[in-house]
Amino acid sequence: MGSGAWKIEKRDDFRSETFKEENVLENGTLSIIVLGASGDLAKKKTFPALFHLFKQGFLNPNEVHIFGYARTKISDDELRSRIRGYLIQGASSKDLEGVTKFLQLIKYVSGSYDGEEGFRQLDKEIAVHEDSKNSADGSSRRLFYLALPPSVYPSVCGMIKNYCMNNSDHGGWTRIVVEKPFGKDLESAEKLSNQIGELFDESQIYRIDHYLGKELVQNLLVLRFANRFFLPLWNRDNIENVQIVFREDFGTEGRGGYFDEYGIIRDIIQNHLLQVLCLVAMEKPVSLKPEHIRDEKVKVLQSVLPINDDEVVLGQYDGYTDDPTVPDHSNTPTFSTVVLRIHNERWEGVPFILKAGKALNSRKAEIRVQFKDVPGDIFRCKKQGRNEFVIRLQPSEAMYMKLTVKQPGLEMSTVQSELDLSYGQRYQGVAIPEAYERLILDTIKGDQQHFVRRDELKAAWEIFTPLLHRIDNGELNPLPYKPGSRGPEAADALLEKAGYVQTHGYIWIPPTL
Ligand SMILES: NC(=O)C1=CN([C@@H]2O[C@H](COP(=O)(O)OP(=O)(O)OC[C@H]3O[C@@H](n4cnc5c(N)ncnc54)[C@H](OP(=O)(O)O)[C@@H]3O)[C@@H](O)[C@H]2O)C=CC1
Ligand SMILES: O=C1O[C@H](COP(=O)(O)O)[C@@H](O)[C@H](O)[C@H]1O
Repeated sequence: MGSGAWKIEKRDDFRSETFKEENVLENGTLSIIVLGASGDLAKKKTFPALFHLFKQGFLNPNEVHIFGYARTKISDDELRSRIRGYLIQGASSKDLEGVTKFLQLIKYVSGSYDGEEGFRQLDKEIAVHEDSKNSADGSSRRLFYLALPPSVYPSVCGMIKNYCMNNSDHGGWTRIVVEKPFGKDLESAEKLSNQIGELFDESQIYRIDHYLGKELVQNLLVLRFANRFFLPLWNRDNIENVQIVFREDFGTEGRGGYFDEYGIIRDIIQNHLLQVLCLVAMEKPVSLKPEHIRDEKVKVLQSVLPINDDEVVLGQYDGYTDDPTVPDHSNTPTFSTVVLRIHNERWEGVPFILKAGKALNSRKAEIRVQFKDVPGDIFRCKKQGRNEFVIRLQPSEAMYMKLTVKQPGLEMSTVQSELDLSYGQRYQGVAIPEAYERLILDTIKGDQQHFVRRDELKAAWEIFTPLLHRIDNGELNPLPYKPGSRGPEAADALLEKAGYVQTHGYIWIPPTL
């Protein structure tokens, strides 16, 4: 079969069997309310994701209405024109028609985050939409997306609970989506969870971590548990170390004020990279039910040992404090490498090296599993490097396996090569959905598999809180690094100390079409 004939299983069919939530009415009006509609996330991610869902027919214009809510006083049309630019990027003329139709579904309500007036008005607008669109037996589904700073989550959730819940006479549901960072440390996260937990059931709360919506992150369980050859290899007997890496080639760019309060560990490592670690390291779940998967993730997190300061490198790029919203003497790290150790039968002794940095020399996110040296190596191929299995999350999704082969030709010598599954080449013409697109669709379907459960969040903060407090107290300070570099040299030294052996003279070159 040629590669063009490859068959992609339709997502809908696959999911309906496995994940269908019981007793959920899926017909009737759907109101999606984006709170913080004037902000950065809303315009760059939330509205574009909603547009893509609309374009693909997942949001039925006869049922759906979208509401923007924020304090900024703007009209419906002003909000629409703010968003438009982000929807038309790369759009065809047919898409442009779609953009106009989509924008007409959006209405804007202005109000504060802690006063009832705005929320009463919002409820009224939603009810008007529901009354005009719903048939007698239709349900009322209300999805509140909090694209807001976490400081206002408690008051906003209180307002939703008091004034904007779906009308129970109509059936349906009310769900809320909250963004990361969920708190700043264990104590503040627990406080936030208690405040929201008093208002909503866990089944109504969707803690979004958009890395869980990335194609190759979603592929991890399939890869690990549907392939016989990984089963016996995926453990301390065969794997020497695992790296999970996030690199960005730009700095904080206008988000310095936000970033300085959080730093790279809270922004990327404690959530995105730790979630990836869970999927790499967890045991096989009983089934694909969200609770079974999340139970296993919690177990891995609870097995992580306290972080040793000798296994941490922090960095801050030169020029970071030039941003007027960043204090001159900030010691917030914009780079960090942290080694985590999992104390269980499968992973004892295997370092999980989490690395994240801004203003580095490239933009890339990947998982790199390095295998142990071959015992009794008759080819003396250590010089060729170790086997590695690399999962590139972005850009250009790919998986490749670095392995040693005979150098083609008359001589018996070895060379490092790779088995390569580059998605752009293998799945030509298949559009890979944006993470936010999938995750918002999951919230509408009531599938919590790819969202962070409360106990998962708690376990994640338990791992990082002591280290974060030491940094906040100035006990650990970042090393300077040049923008556009690999980060502080000490990070490479730590990698080596943790047992990673770099293969010299070999670079994987992604195939071009
Ligand atoms: N931007 C991004 O790329 C990402 C953001 N996130 C998370 O998403 C959430 C929103 O992020 P983002 O859109 O960047 O944030 P913004 O700073 O753009 O804030 C969103 C909106 O919230 C309101 N707002 C801002 N500050 C305050 C405040 N102190 N008190 C009350 N309201 C305020 C403003 O609306 P108005 O004044 O009109 O009411 C603003 O337009 C955050 O939790 C963030 O961590 C997560 C991943 C990526
Ligand atoms: O959550 C965040 O993620 C982005 C990176 O997301 P990606 O999908 O482009 O990898 C990061 O820039 C931002 O600082 C952080 O808050």
